Amino acid sequence: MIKVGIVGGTGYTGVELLRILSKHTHVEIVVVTSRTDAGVNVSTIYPNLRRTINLVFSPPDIEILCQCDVVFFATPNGTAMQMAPALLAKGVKVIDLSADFRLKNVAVWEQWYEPIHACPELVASAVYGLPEYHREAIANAQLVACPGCYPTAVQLGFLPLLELGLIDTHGLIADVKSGVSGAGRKAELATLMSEAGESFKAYSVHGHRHLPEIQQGLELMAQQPVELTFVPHLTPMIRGIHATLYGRLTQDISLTEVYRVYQQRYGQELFVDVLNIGAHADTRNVRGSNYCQIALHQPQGKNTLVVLSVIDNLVKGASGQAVQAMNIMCGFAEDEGLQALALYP
Ligand SMILES: NC(=O)C1=CN([C@@H]2O[C@H](COP(=O)(O)OP(=O)(O)OC[C@H]3O[C@@H](n4cnc5c(N)ncnc54)[C@H](OP(=O)(O)O)[C@@H]3O)[C@@H](O)[C@H]2O)C=CC1
Ligand SMILES: CC(=O)N[C@@H](CCC(=O)OP(=O)(O)O)C(=O)O
Repeated sequence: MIKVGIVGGTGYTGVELLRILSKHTHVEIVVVTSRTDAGVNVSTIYPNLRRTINLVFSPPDIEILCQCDVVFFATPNGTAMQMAPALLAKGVKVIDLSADFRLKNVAVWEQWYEPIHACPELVASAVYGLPEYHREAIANAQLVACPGCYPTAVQLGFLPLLELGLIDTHGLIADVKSGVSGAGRKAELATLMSEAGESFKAYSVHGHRHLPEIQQGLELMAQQPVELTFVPHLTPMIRGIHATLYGRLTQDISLTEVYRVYQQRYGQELFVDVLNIGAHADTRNVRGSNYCQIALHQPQGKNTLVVLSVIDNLVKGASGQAVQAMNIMCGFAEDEGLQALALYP
């Protein structure tokens, strides 16, 4: 058994970590933090965890967290970078769900996030936690930066094409829709039911902070510069990311051949499921599960390929992927605690 701590246990990704880890056979959750709800029983705030988690939220305290083998940060951007150095110095493995360690270029991070990064010296050693691309590095990492929800769906969708140079890296398009839980649990005007319900909108069209993260990942896969247009949208659903990805094929190959490429690339992957040609990926089919489902289309047989990639933003897009990384780091079965199937309907 390993001892696990969660900083930010009252947020949506925090409670999702609690739900997943409560069924993990090698994990004992020893500390879960909240500043606002310190002293309150977890199941008082989250009755769905009654009879499963018997813990009280405590304030984030480095001394206590240092007693853990693994600490997850399910906190807003800018928090993990303040606390991670002390934990890492004590040999604790840190898995950060925020963006603090995702971007390799600190100047770019400071352009999109906060004016000054608190520990730029740690950025180079952080491993980007996308198991399907960085599995070996994750296994040896002490600090993992979990990918954002949009970046997970987009990178998994484009990966097989970019690795083999099958798609023109100029003019890639990622048209992506998210459920409102992607914005977290904090009260916000834009996520009120009367604002987000029965409506649908694009936002941050001029530039979203996931753009540099996605671009960094795609360029690594392609080994060349990538030109990407990324437009996020808010949909009136709670969970789910649906990415519609467009790119022009560089070779005259059939959809069947592209399908074989995806099958080959993801055939051994536990959590990437390539659907039959012509299928439509549906966020409903991954809701609550750690799966990414991918569907391939070539409308009217033209040169443009359309890839549909769906995940649950709170599972494969956040807490599930974080547990997947922990399993790899600790030598557990990669799907331990992650076997839950999607809820239907
Ligand atoms: N929601 C999603 O779909 C996804 C989220 N992420 C990322 O995961 C992280 C968490 O997101 P989410 O769960 O949605 O966020 P929430 O806003 O729902 O929760 C944030 C949590 O962090 C705690 N917290 C806030 N500030 C601090 C602080 N300074 N020190 C310690 N704890 C703090 C809060 O509790 P309290 O204030 O009581 O301490 C709360 O428990 C974010 O970085 C987000 O970008 C990544 C992928 C997907
Ligand atoms: C719907 C919605 O608001 N989504 C969030 C997704 C960001 C997120 O969670 O990502 P980080 O981990 O990079 O902060 C947003 O657009 O800000």
